[in-house]
Amino acid sequence: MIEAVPNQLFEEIPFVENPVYEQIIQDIGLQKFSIIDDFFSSEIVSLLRQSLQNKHEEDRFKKAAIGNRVNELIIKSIRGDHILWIDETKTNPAEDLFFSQINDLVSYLNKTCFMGILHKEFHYALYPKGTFYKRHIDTFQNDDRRKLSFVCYLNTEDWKPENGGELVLYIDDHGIETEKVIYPFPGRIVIFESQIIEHEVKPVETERLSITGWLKTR
Ligand SMILES: O=C(O)CCC(=O)C(=O)O
Ligand SMILES: [Fe+2]
Repeated sequence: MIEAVPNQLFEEIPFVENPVYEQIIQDIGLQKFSIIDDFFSSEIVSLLRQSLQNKHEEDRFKKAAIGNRVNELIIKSIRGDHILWIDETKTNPAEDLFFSQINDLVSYLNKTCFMGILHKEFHYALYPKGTFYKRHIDTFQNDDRRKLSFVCYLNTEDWKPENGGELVLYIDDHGIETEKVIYPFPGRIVIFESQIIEHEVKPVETERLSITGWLKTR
């Protein structure tokens, strides 16, 4: 007797629509940026903050550079943050949680929008009191692989607007420039089109913690 082959064997795993990812896709389509609060839970934010602080105490951070080799004084007048690149092959448990959410988002974007994101790079960033990052764009000359910029804030729950360090996006609204001011509240993420959106980090009054990264093609 021939047994019936169960039908569901050949059925595809159903696509589950994710409302947060859909919001990101819609925002980027309409305005080239998206702000999502509580993208990361407070538990994950706290683990990532501890991870950042441990590595910073181990003195593993470097003063950020701009482009290639630029005079130290010029660098200081443009950006004052300290950074540490995250190696995805040598992650700790906090970073595993981070990357599992990032990879899930990336595969959703690739599936639903054919974004073609093949690479990503992320670094921790710490802005000491008094530092800033002057208005800039995230793509280097002759290198347009950065498609989406991604920032996730790791500050403590008591972060207040008076602590400074706002991210300001400069938005072109039919030839008129408007400023979108974004406070670095913990768990909040900001995603924007790397090649289009000029932005800056205003001077910080209280040490400001984050992870910044780029989703790249090729
Ligand atoms: O931390 C932020 O809000 C933005 C940082 C930034 O613009 C950069 O690292 O390129
Ligand atoms: Fe930037």
